[in-house]
Amino acid sequence: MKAVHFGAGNIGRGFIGLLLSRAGYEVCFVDVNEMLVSELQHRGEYTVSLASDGRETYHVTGVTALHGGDTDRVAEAVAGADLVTTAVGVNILKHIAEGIAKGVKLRLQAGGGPQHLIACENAIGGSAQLQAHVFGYLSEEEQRLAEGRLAFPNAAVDRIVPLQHHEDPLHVTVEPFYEWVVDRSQTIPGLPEIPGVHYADGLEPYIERKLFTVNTGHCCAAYMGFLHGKSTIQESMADERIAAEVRAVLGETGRLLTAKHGFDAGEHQAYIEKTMERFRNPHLTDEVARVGRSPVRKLSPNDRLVRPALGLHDMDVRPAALARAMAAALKFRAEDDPEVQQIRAELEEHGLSAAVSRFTSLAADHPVHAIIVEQYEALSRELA
Ligand SMILES: NC(=O)c1ccc[n+]([C@@H]2O[C@H](COP(=O)([O-])OP(=O)(O)OC[C@H]3O[C@@H](n4cnc5c(N)ncnc54)[C@H](O)[C@@H]3O)[C@@H](O)[C@H]2O)c1
Ligand SMILES: O=P(O)(O)OC[C@@H](O)[C@@H](O)[C@H](O)[C@H](O)CO
Repeated sequence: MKAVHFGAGNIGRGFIGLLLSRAGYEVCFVDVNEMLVSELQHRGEYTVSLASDGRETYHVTGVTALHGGDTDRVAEAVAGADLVTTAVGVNILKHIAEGIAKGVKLRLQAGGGPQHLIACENAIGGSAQLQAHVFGYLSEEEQRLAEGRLAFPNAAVDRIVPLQHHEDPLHVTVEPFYEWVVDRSQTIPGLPEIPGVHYADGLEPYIERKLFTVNTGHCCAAYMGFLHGKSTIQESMADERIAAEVRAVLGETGRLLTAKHGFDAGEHQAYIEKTMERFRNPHLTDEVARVGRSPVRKLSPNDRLVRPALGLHDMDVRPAALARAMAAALKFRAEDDPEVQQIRAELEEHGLSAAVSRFTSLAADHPVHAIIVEQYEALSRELA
């Protein structure tokens, strides 16, 4: 069995590549980082260790890599793969779609068997987005041929993998916890079950629970942590004021998730507690800059802050803690993050109300817009 995985970064090596390799796939990574590609090509293996007392280590062997710019070889690899996965960042999917489409065309022409393509990104409908980008490069005839032969099941992936600072550039330290859920109803016959993956009929409860708990809480810890001078999530969570902010947003999203998906309140509370413990993992050093990265994406209407806030608003619940986290996102600063610079420029040139509208897509007369502005002003007073 062959798999091509786009993105040999932290989650690519530390989670997806590890599980696929253990499931018996020959994994070929595709990346644009020349050093990673060349190390993977020359060594064909790497190690993953768990951030826990035991520090268990896994050796991942039999892997290789291609540079994303080597489009012919990437297309050939995609054409020969039973499974194509991605962990590049949801906004990068459009850039890898053409290469994937080239491979898909070759496979369709050759009458190849069923192929699954799974985006393992933090986004709702990640694989559907990948499909839309890939289909943009296929003719109507090719799209018809693809029916029943290509599937893009949506997925939710959860494992905290911080930025790595090892001497060995391929080594990756990951938290012990992991969850990978694939929408079984969107698969076609021919996908061997991957040990460690949970298959569910309908992904929405899983992706919303993950994104609106782990990722909402995480970015709240990062943005509030930044405003209080913290540089890691572990330092942020050790500050009771910040832990209380995280608990408040997770109380709000929990209210939405239990009402919308019928989760048992006690079980959901246990999920929240476990998530907060994961953030505190003393064996990890997870930088606020990584967790808060790309605030424009995180403030977008279908992501971890605005979407649950609008869900609560529809239930006549005021999303004050979520609006406060959004206000903190607008105040987040990180030198080398272009999305931070975009927010700063919008605030300077057009002011707060315009920035809120632009990044959240909420009109100035939307009630949630007013709560964000109110929370921004409250935060400014508190921090003065
Ligand atoms: N790190 C985590 O804790 C975690 C957990 C769950 C999900 N995710 C999601 O996984 C995705 C990747 O996150 P990450 O933390 O591994 O990031 P990362 O930056 O460590 O890895 C991304 C990799 O993609 C590569 N890349 C960028 N453009 C590319 C292109 N055009 N073609 C091929 N490769 C390209 C980069 O060089 C990098 O190696 C994101 O969507 C993230 O939200 C991350
Ligand atoms: O990857 P992002 O930028 O969407 O979010 C940052 C972190 O919250 C995220 O990477 C988590 O560590 C991960 O989603 C845990 O499963």
